[in-house]
Amino acid sequence: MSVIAIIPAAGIGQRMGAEVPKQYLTLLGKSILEQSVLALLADTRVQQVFIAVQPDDPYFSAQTNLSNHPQVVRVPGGASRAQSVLHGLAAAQALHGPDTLALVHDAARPGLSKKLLTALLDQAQQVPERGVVAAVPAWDTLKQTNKHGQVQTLDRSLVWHAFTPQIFPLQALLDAMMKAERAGVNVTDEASAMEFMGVSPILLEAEQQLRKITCPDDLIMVEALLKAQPQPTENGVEHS
Ligand SMILES: Nc1ccn([C@@H]2O[C@H](COP(=O)(O)OP(=O)(O)OP(=O)(O)O)[C@@H](O)[C@H]2O)c(=O)n1
Ligand SMILES: C[C@](O)(CO)[C@H](O)COP(=O)(O)O
Repeated sequence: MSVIAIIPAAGIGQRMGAEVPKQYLTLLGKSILEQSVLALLADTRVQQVFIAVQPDDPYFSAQTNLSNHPQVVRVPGGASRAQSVLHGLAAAQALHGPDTLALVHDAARPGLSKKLLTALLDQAQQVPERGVVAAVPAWDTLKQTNKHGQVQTLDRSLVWHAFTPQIFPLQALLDAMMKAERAGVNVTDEASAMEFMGVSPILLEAEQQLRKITCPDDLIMVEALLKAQPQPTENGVEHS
């Protein structure tokens, strides 16, 4: 199955509190958005990248490595992440056939390694109907509260933090997100829409560097983790 990518990048980064939306902050010499897109294009199976940005976004056109990239398509973002993703899926559906996988990846997660992307795509192409979600297991003890303030401890061996990329068949995902939104489901990730339709995605363990950059501390942590990665040398041999 061919693969396209949807990058929701139409947020304002309120929790980051920066002068510009966080996807345009600089990380290791490039914007966070460019880092995330280039990470996806490292696998040649990704044929096209649909980036959802606010219609009045004044920054994207200056990202010339992206706005001039032959595989990148700009689409209008929406009022929510789910709406931005839906706009991207609809644009992709108009250009790609029914046997297409949609990989959705937050612009705010620049730490996607080629190793993990390869594993995610391999898994998704083996069992496309289930889809695959990058995730990390919960390590802390987790508590759940109810509206009465009662606290319950969860079995953390059964709990994961869902990240992105999340990969599903394009048509099935578009249908699921439209139906879940219409049913009033709080669609905060693509898997929740697919689960609403009865699909149980495969969770694939991801690295901590893939955490979402939400607040200033996240940027410090992700930059430190990426700097600690082995860097390829001229002869291509990696060293730490
Ligand atoms: N209407 C929206 C809101 C968010 N996003 C994107 O969804 C991803 C994850 O969302 P989040 O981390 O919440 O980003 P923001 O909404 O920008 O952050 P905040 O909630 O702090 O404003 C980000 O890449 C963001 O740009 C989007 O495409 N469209
Ligand atoms: C999709 C996601 O990154 C999975 O953890 C997360 O749900 C996005 O949440 P946000 O509030 O839109 O950042």
